[in-house]
Amino acid sequence: MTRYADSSEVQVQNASVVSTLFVVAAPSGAGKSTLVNALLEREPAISLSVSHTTRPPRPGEQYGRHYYFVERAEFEREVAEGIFLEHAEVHGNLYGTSRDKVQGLLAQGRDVLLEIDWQGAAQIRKSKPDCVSVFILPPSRIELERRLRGRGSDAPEVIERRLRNSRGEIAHAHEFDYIIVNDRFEDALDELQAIVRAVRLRSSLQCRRHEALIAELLA
Ligand SMILES: Nc1nc2c(ncn2[C@@H]2O[C@H](COP(=O)(O)OP(=O)(O)O)[C@@H](O)[C@H]2O)c(=O)[nH]1
Ligand SMILES: Nc1ncnc2c1ncn2[C@@H]1O[C@H](COP(=O)(O)OP(=O)(O)O)[C@@H](O)[C@H]1O
Repeated sequence: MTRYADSSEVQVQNASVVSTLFVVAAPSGAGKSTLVNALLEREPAISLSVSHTTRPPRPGEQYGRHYYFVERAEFEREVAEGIFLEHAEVHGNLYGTSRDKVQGLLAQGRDVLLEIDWQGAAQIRKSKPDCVSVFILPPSRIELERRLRGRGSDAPEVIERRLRNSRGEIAHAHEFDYIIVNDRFEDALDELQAIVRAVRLRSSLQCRRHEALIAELLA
């Protein structure tokens, strides 16, 4: 059985399939995307879920790679159709995670990572209580602002809004299983990878992975 063998949602194909849903959140500019991309290079067995959003693409962002960019009316239709595992309004734009894609990957035994905000994380915790959630903090407010401005991807008013909203986001950090301070990048990346590896070694997962060996050793 997978840990997500909620029979209404997942077709369980293989009794030895075991997968983990990771959730990573942070205030805008804390370095979440940079950290997640570097983690995926080190841990290619993790699949990143590509979200749907009504936010306009930034220069260089590609449809289907960074996001599925859609109009608000289409997004609202998709909400009504129930295609999202979670969805939320963040900084004035709508964002959502496709239920089918995530369920499909988990059912195949893939670990899946969602890069979403705290509101989405709260929804995921309700439907997938076994998820593992990580909140990324910047080392200071000054550094957060420096990174947001230095990234050069957003208009000044968009940056101001994200900075204003960061307090409300950081107030939810304690709801997460782990908190990482992204000060020195390599240290933060090592910590994120350590969390992934520790989760994989959890005894509940290992028991399922090694069910046959344990049975043989007990026989
Ligand atoms: N709830 C939810 N939040 C999302 C999703 N995709 C992205 N976000 C969050 O929306 C916020 C804004 O993302 P984005 O516009 O890419 O800006 P950035 O965080 O500054 O790079 C971030 O907190 C993202 O984690 C999603 O599918 N669901
Ligand atoms: N540890 C770090 N030290 C200095 N700059 C960083 C660090 N981590 C990320 N950055 C930079 O900060 C900016 C924001 O990072 P990004 O990953 O886009 O943030 P987020 O996805 O949280 O909005 C980027 O220019 C990135 O290169």
